[in-house]
Amino acid sequence: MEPLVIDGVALSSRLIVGTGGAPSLEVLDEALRASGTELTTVAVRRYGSGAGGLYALLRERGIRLLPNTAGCRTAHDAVLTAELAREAFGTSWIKLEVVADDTTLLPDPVELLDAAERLVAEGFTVFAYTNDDPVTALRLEQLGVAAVMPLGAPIGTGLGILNPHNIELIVSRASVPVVLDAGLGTASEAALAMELGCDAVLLATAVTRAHDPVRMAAAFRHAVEAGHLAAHAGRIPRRRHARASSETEGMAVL
Ligand SMILES: CC(=O)[C@@H](O)[C@H](O)COP(=O)(O)O
Repeated sequence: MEPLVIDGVALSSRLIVGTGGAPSLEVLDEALRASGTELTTVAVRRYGSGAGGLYALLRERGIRLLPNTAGCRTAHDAVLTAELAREAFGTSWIKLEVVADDTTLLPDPVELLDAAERLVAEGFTVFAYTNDDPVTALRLEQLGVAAVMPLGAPIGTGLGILNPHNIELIVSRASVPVVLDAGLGTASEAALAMELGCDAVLLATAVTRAHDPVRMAAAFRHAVEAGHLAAHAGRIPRRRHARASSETEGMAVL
């Protein structure tokens, strides 16, 4: 696979893995290795100061950290969290997540756009988690985010990609990388995301809460690679009627 380049950084894996929900640090370590990921999100507000082991592990494995503003409900909170993360981790990369409520965990587009504008102005490289709405995705891009990250389904639901048409529409108009983020349940859905034209996939729950996180992480790694290959291999058009796979012209008549 050709690398995914964001903000001048080349990532050879197109799978971004979140760390939330893993049963132990040991399992998480194995799963991250099986996934082949080079970029991992960490929810700054949820981990707080008890995350020393996790940060050490990521450093040891050479996995880049993408701090996440998970848990923020307002642009004000998200900007503050991003500023703290930049201070603490020495990175201006931020996954911007501003959700409307705890029941749906759906992005609040008003607060999200406000936060994105402020963070871009402050020099952050913003990875914006958003609804699967092509209009919001375009607005985020116009504000200068580095990547738009439409959801497949609400966080943690495992429902897969609820609106493939919208994802395709977002991809077709985007000139920044599109990362399918959240809601996936199993590997084939990651392959579909890539086949729809996404540049990468971000997930947490499907791996960290799987019966066998390590095996599932490996499955997602292969699925993302397969989907990316397929997306660039030129799919055959869908046909209404059957067509023999071998041509009949010149065939001997018996
Ligand atoms: C890891 C992370 O950043 C999550 O907030 C993300 O949205 C993942 O969602 P799933 O847990 O549904 O994969």
